[in-house]
Amino acid sequence: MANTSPLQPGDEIELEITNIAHGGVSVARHDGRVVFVADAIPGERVRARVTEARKKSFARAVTLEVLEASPDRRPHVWPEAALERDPEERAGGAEFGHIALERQRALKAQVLAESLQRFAGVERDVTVEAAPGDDEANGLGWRSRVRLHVDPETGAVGPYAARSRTIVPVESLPLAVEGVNMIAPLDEPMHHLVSIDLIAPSADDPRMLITAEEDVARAGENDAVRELVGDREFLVRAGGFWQVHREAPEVLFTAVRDAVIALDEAGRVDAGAANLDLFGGAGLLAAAMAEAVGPALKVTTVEADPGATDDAAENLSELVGALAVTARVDRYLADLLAAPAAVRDRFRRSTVVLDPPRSGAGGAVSQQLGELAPANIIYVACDPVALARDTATLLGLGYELGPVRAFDLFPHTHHLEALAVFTRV
Ligand SMILES: C[S@@+](CC[C@H](N)C(=O)[O-])C[C@H]1O[C@@H](n2cnc3c(N)ncnc32)[C@H](O)[C@@H]1O
Repeated sequence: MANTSPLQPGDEIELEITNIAHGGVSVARHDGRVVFVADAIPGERVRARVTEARKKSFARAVTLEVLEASPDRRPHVWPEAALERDPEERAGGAEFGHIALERQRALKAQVLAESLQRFAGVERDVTVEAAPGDDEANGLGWRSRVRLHVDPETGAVGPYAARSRTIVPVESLPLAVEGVNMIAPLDEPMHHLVSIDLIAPSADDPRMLITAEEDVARAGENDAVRELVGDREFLVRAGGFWQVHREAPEVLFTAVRDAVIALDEAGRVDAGAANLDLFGGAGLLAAAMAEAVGPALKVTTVEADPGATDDAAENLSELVGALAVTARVDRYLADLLAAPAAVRDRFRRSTVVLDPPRSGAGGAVSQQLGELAPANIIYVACDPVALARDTATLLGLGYELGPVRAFDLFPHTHHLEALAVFTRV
């Protein structure tokens, strides 16, 4: 299709940055068209290079020079991702690293509030809470899991660039915990590998999982590592899911526990009902539910990865009423909905925690949940737009949105974690 845009990739333009959008980019306008601009801050005036202009309605650009800086602009925390570099060679994964931490959190809060407003018609003021220790460390040293990629030609190891799959060699990983930095092979070429996962468990030695060109699996991915949450130990497969910020397991455990306690105090929790921890991983949030209501809790974790289910069974073995099931959540819920009414009725008093991957639970799962009609749904979300869309579905199915909390568990990136409590009216 012919490009009717007056803007072309490669054009350099001056832009007034007016707002923030989902995805870590700022918003400007040029000749009436929206431009999403990387590496800027709302309130700034920048010179930017157009990187994409195929669509009539919007274009994309990347900041080359700041003409009027925000008072919240800081030297980038990662030199290899800084503005001084060619945009093609800026490392990815720290797209807010040039912004003061407080302002990063304010921008994330704004994106969450605007998403809830736009997709679900809900007005909420949210504060994005810092994780313990992050302010003191300027938001550095938190990532306990990092994936690096290997350049097939040179063997160079590094993260992808911000806007491409080019591998950017780096001297350090400032967002990562010390254990990850200790073992990161940043200056050795690693021929014949595809990627390297660096893992620094809180109660075990750091380790490296390598994926070779011919491999499907990563060496060592099924080794168990130990993670501590408070004084509770969890076994987790090295290659399985675990919350990435060193404080995230404790922050989310506590937030879910407190949300369940508040629901319990309102008389809405039934420990003996068919409670669920959906997308349950190694059972972290089922354990939080049990901490709130006691070891008699009846709860089933549902998780697609069989290794994680095995870990959940082990981690929840002290709870006699806990069951870990390997299933896709949508199929599991479809089976429940097809069950006789007497079985389905057991869910009307239950509390469901769900913590889906970034794509969110999705309309189908939210719809199924609405039909199952549990008393309470505690939704842990790492994508504000997915949460807002699923909120709209749940509100339409007879739920009320209670407290919404948000946590800065990904400093120097645009990501945030949110927790929303829904109660059946
Ligand atoms: C964000 S993690 C949450 C894990 C756990 N709640 C925790 O905090 O450690 C999402 C989990 O959902 C699992 N998952 C992804 N898609 C799934 C699906 N369709 N059905 C069941 N589990 C799924 C992933 O394997 C992963 O363990």
